[in-house]
Amino acid sequence: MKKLLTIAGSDCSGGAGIQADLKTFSAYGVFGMSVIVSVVAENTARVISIQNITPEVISDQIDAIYEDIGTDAVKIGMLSDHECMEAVGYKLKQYRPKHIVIDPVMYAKNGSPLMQQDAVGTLIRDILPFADVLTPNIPEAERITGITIESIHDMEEAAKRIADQGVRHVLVKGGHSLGDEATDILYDGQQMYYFTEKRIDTLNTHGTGCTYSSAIAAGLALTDNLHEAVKQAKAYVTTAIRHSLHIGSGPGPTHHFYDLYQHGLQRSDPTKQI
Ligand SMILES: Nc1ncnc2c1ncn2[C@@H]1O[C@H](COP(=O)(O)OP(=O)(O)OP(=O)(O)O)[C@@H](O)[C@H]1O
Ligand SMILES: Cc1ncc(COP(=O)(O)O)c(N)n1
Repeated sequence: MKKLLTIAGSDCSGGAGIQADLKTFSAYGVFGMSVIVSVVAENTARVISIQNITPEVISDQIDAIYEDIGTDAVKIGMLSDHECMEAVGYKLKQYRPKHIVIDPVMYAKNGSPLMQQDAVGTLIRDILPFADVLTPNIPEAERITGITIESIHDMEEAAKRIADQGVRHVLVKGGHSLGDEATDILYDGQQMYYFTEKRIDTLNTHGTGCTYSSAIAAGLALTDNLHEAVKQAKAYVTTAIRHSLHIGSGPGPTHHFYDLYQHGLQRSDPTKQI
């Protein structure tokens, strides 16, 4: 059984954050664990408050995982301020986990900020270098690079600039672009690869980025192959959006109900021991 860890924020409404990550891990048939960095009182429409967990307790949670169980891959989501980033960065350096997927969460789908504005420098300096794959959406790629993204060519340029900052693989997600297709661009420092699906006509995309990055992490643990992991994760997130729920007054959540086997996706055998 592969062991997956998410280090992220808790979304009490269940659509994004730790909750989306654990649902994705279950659908992939892997064992999910979580380090909660912030407790976010949020729903589909708004963020009411954010309580960051202290750096000591963030560190203790990470120690608790590595002194006892360990991981086959790690997904990192919302890190809201310098202190959270420093605590997580310090522990990543100590434990050097295999397969780190980082989703540089900055805003919720409803526009509420989830990362302090002045923490982006710390994110770039202390966290991004640990990424085997970084998965910015278009606004996040714009914030990290300072360029405006209005086309596939701009997405490619942003991916190159982020790779120049020392990130091994950059996956710029096209969910926020316009047009009939949702294209994501993967850059490995040499070549661009394109992952495209038809855009689904829905407002219910709360948690898509969390779902996608967790699926990539699970796929990496299962296959050891980034291209295969992204291909499967793209199919997974597209199906989760297709079956998204019209609940709440804002963007509704992705849904993880289905059996991956039925969709031809790889799932680990839950009866097999490590
Ligand atoms: N309407 C849609 N139809 C099909 N695919 C979509 C749609 N919206 C987003 N996607 C896909 O979902 C994945 C997540 O991309 P997106 O840009 O939405 O991430 P995100 O903004 O970081 O998500 P979040 O805000 O939930 O963290 C990508 O593969 C993207 O192409
Ligand atoms: C705790 C937490 N982490 C991440 C997101 C981003 O997801 P979305 O942009 O879909 O709201 C979120 N809303 N809450």
